[in-house]
Amino acid sequence: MVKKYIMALDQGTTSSRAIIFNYNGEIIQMAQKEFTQYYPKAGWVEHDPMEIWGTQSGVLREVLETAGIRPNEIAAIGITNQRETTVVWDKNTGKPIYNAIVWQCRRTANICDELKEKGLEDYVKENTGLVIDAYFSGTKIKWILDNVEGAREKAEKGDLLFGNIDTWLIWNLTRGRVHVTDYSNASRTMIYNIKELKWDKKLLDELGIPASMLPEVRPSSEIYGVTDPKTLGGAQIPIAGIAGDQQAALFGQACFKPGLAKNTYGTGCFMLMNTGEEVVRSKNGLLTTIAWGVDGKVEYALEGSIFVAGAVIQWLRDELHLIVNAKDSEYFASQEKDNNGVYLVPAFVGLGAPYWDMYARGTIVGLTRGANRNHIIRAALESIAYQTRDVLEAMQEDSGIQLQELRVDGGAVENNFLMQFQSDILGVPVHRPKTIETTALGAAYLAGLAVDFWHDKDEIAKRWSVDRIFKSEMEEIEKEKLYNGWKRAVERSRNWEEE
Ligand SMILES: Nc1ncnc2c1ncn2[C@@H]1O[C@H](COP(=O)(O)OP(=O)(O)O)[C@@H](O)[C@H]1O
Ligand SMILES: O=P(O)(O)OC[C@H](O)CO
Repeated sequence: MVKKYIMALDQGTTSSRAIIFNYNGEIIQMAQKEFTQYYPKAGWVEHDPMEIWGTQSGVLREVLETAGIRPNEIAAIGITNQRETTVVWDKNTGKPIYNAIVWQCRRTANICDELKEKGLEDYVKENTGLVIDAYFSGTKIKWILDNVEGAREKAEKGDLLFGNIDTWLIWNLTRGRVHVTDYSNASRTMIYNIKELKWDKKLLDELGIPASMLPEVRPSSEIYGVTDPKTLGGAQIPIAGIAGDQQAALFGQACFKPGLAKNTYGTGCFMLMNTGEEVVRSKNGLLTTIAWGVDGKVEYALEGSIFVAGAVIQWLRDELHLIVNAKDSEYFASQEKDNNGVYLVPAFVGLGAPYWDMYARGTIVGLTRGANRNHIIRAALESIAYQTRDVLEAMQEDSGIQLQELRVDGGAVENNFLMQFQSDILGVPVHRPKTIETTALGAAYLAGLAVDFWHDKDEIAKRWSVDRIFKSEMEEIEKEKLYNGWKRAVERSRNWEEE
């Protein structure tokens, strides 16, 4: 049987997707399913790991069926995932002992404050590349061990396993035979030493996390195991690629050379710049992260993580009912000639880069009697672009590189208003590629490289092609006036929540 396809499983914050790609990197078929978001308390966010596995395995089967493709025509599966989200399960039963604590969840802010009080900020930055924040997995694991009855004893006996979503999916796909992750995901846990490439003993001790819970950390492109025959009607497909979704998008955008950057507009917004084998330390609130381990070497990236981007559009739709579909936001925003002085800071779960304020909360400022629904919708879209500028400025400063182009992807880049405003407010051309499912494509490439479906990165880079370039059209004075208003609005949102 000729193996003609690669499948990517893209487990995102709001949906599970399975996509089949051909050799040209074109999408043959895609299946997608949304799943439940749980908000048990203000600032808390959870997912049900069984629902994640159920939707992911469901779309895996569905995409094969709709495409009329047999499992043994798939050369390999690549996994990409929402990062940091933490699952702890009992290795004897395979059942999670608590819901997945999602990357956006703020419940461990106080644990982070304690770590800061102990003076660990420099240590964490130096060794993990991260800032101390509730965003990352380490404090989420501690919370589960401290708060679920009997968890710590079980963990100490070696009965519990931890994994981010990649690890959880692979554990289930292999029916408990394989407990692994890759460098890119490990670098988001705040317990992984990105220079020495091993779990950090001091931080594990500090958080009381037994090493026996942790997955083995492997390169991003190699065969980790095969799917259990019972999952896919007897087929045993190699699982051959893993990367956190933002690093996968960097790979899918063919940002293989130092200085190339992409920005992904999904639930949040994540700008990553390849820094090659060099570990660049940020002085401006960015993270240092592992991009991938491929071809026997580990490469790094600078990252600006924005917690709420497309999610602010979902909020307009689901909570304020100002729009029916995310797409409508483009139409309504374009009805107005400007924002009429209205700014919306979507700090619903605090602010990430470059502010790192766990206690910031959302705010709308500049309202007058003339402010209408369209202005609020427009302000929501504009907030995505302003947050990106905050991050781009930090990135240019840290890397000493002035970006010549910004490659974009993710669900919200379909919005032409947003893309044009983005280019205007950055003063940098925005390049939207033909395939905006770059995250899944990156995972497919990583898996394909491991099984020789594609042979090297040059072969991949040749496939990247642009759909549309948005060029900056705004006058300098206007741009700076608007951005200055944004900075003032951000100040109003900061340090709001009181513990
Ligand atoms: N046309 C659009 N304009 C603005 N936002 C959009 C548009 N289409 C989708 N979005 C937003 O993009 C996000 C979905 O993008 P996606 O890449 O699927 O996200 P994720 O991988 O985080 O689940 C949602 O938050 C949605 O509100
Ligand atoms: O699911 P996404 O695409 O919003 O990505 C989430 C990020 O990986 C969080 O760090």
